[in-house]
Amino acid sequence: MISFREVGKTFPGPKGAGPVRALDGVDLEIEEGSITGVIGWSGAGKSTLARLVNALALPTEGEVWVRGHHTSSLGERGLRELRGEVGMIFQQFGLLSSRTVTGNVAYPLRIAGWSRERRGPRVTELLEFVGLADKARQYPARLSGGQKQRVGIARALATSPSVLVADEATSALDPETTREVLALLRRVNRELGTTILVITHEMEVVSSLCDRVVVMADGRVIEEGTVHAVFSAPREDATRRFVQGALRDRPGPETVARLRRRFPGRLVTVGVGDDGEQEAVTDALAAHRDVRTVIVYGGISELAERPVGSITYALEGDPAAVDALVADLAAHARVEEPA
Ligand SMILES: Nc1ncnc2c1ncn2[C@@H]1O[C@H](COP(=O)(O)OP(=O)(O)OP(=O)(O)O)[C@@H](O)[C@H]1O
Repeated sequence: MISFREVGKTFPGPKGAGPVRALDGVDLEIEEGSITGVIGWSGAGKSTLARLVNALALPTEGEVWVRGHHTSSLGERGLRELRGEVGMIFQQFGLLSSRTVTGNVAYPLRIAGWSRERRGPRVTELLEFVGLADKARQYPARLSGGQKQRVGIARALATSPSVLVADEATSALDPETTREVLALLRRVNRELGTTILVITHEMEVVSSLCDRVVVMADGRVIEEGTVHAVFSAPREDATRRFVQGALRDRPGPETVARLRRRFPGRLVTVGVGDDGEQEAVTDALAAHRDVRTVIVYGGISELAERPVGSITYALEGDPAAVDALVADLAAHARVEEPA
C-alpha cells in the first residue's frame, strides 16, 4: 500500500547553519488494511514522513510509492488522484472557521468536482458515521476539541481514501476524548478497511490502536514490528524510554536507593511476558523456599491484548541460594538487576 525505499529528506538549514537531515535512509512497507504507528521524540522526522505520503513534500533521495503512484513523478492529474487516496487529520484540526460543519466536510468533495446533489447525501452519511449528524449547521467555534476532530475525520474520509494519515491527531485532546477519537479511528479501519498511519509521540496511542509500530530517531527507523514484539522487548534506548514512560513498571534510581535501604535482599527485576513465562516464574519462586521473596515494585499492562511489564523482587537468603534462584528465573524470563 505504502512503500518507502531508501528515502532521505534534507532541508536547507537556517542561515549560517548546515542543512537539516530530516529523514535518512528510511525503508518501510505499510500493508493494506493495517494500522501502523510511527512514534518518536520531537524532531525525529515523523511529520516529514507523514507529509511525503500525500506528496505535500517530496523526498530528496529515494522513492515513496502509494498504491502504485510514485509520488515524485506525478503530473497534476496524478497528484489529484493521490490526494484523493490519502486523507489527513491534524493536531489542530485544520477546520475552516467561516464554514459550518457541513461546509467543512463538503469542501474536499467540491474540490473533487462533486455536484451539489451528490454532496448532500454523502455529507449526511459521513456525519452519521462520526456521530455528528445533529451538529451539521454549527460552526467549528461552537464544538469541543473531540467534536472538531470528528469533523476532521469526516472531512478526511469524504472522498473514500484508502489511506488515512493522522498526524498527532489526539495530542490536543484530554485522555477521555482521546479514547473516543481512537475508537472512531478503529471503526474507520474495521468497517471501511482504511489503512491508517498514526504519527504520535504518545505510546498509549500506539498501544491501544495500532497493530504495528515504527520507532524513529534522528530521521531513521530504529525499530519496527508488531506493537507487542517491539514494546515487550525494546532493543533501542529511545524505545525503552517510551515503554518506561507509559508502563512505569521499573523503579528509577531514587526509588532503587530507597528500596535498598528498606529491604536487605538483592533486588531483581523480572520481565512479564506471555502467560507461560509468568507461570514458570511463579514455579521458580515456589521451588526456592530457602529464599525469602518480597515484591517491592512493578507493573503489568496489556499491549495488543497480551501482558507486558515487570516485577521487582527483593530476594533475601544465603547468597548461593539467591544465586540459584536468579539463575532459575533467568532461564524462563528476562532478569535485570537495577543499577
Ligand atoms: N520545512 C522545513 N524546513 C527546515 N527544516 C525542517 C522543515 N521541516 C522539518 N524540518 C526539520 O526536520 C527535522 C524533523 O522534523 P519533523 O517535524 O519531521 O519531526 P517530528 O518527529 O515530526 O517532530 P515534532 O513532533 O516536533 O513535529 C527537525 O529537525 C525539523 O526542524
